[in-house]
Amino acid sequence: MANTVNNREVILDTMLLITKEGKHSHIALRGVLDKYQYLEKKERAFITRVVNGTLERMIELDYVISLFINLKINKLKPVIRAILETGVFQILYMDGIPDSAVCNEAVKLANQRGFRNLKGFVNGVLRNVARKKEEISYPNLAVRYSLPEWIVKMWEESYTEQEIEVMGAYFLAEKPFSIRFDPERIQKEQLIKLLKEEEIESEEIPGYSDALYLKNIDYLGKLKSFQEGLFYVQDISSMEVGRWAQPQNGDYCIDLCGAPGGKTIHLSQLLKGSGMVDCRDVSEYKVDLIRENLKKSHIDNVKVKVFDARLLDEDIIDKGDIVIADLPCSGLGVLNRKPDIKYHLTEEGLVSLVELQREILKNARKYVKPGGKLIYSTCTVNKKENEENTSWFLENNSDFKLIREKQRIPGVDMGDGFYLAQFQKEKHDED
Ligand SMILES: C[S@@+](CC[C@H](N)C(=O)[O-])C[C@H]1O[C@@H](n2cnc3c(N)ncnc32)[C@H](O)[C@@H]1O
Repeated sequence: MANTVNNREVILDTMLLITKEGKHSHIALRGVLDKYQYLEKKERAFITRVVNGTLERMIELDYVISLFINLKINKLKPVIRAILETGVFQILYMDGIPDSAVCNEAVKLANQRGFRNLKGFVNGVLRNVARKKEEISYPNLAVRYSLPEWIVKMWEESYTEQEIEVMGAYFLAEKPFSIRFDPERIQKEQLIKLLKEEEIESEEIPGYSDALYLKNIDYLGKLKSFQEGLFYVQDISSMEVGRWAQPQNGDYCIDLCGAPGGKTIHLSQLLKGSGMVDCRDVSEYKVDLIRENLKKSHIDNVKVKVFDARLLDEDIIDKGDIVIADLPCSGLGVLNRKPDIKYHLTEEGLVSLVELQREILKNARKYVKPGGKLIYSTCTVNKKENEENTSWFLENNSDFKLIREKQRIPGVDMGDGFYLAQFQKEKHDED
């Protein structure tokens, strides 16, 4: 198909979808890449890089823009603001594009979108940024790493400035892309060979014999190996849940918040077709996602259903050998994958998440059979949702003991920021 698409228009529309209409960035971007599958790999990579980069660095970009304008950034028209943000991102972080080209394209775009009268303004701001970029300095960690100030303040209560810098830098750096496969279904060497035939380079991950890093991924959906479910995209940190759980042959595992199915699939594969994973999530839509992934992965020792984990299910009390509570959380460990999370979160939102987590944990504990395991996990870095929930749990459940807990710090530990706590329910004397 002839390329009649202007990449910068696609970028602008995607940005507006996210910033104005509130669409999640990864969903908006996936939709756009699905729609423009026929574009050259290079163009798709450009669109992805500018959208993700602009979102990741938006606080910094807005700060830079505000140095060169005489009004508050939020007084700018959304289209003009997005044109400036994406333009400043390219000027500061994409060396391959001449600054003059960035300015010219931005001016053209403003004109095309009906802002003829603002062409000079856009041109002036971008040319000034280009001219003075070496002189820009950042007033604090929040601006330097594009983190909302309240998040930095919250982390300052638990982490050193150096640790926050390491996390901030991790979220802005390019991350390796990890996948996990089932060695019972495909050998590692065989998968590496298949991927190579699909022009995907892979790299082994020390300590993870059933996982690989993939490089030069463009559009995962078109890989035959992916369509056939020969691997599942999973971050290293998330793989730890299955590794901690270590299900034994015949175990009954309960995954209370299971969509889209990553941990359930891992557990099911570790069970080697024996036992059962009872996987739930709160809506039909979410449960369909689980079903789709199970089908693709050729998994059949999983039972799936819609169930609100805030409610008590009398039928599974004391039944679970392993109960997984991989709960909804603030997601502060995955800001690299979902850069818009940080702009939607609020301090009040965090408080209600802790309440939700405790509500679910109150039921989760009841499903663990005496001697069984409960694994609580989140993909966040927030003591209130993590370590403090664990302390609260232990204070209120003397029949459980903490076997281990770990806060995985992004940039220090491998993979995303993630928290795990493993509890064991004590056995009754007669057991
Ligand atoms: C961190 S994600 C789970 C990821 C999943 N364990 C995996 O590995 O693919 C949290 C999930 O909790 C679900 N959830 C939120 N509130 C819930 C509730 N009240 N009951 C059950 N699931 C809920 C969300 O729909 C979301 O899919």
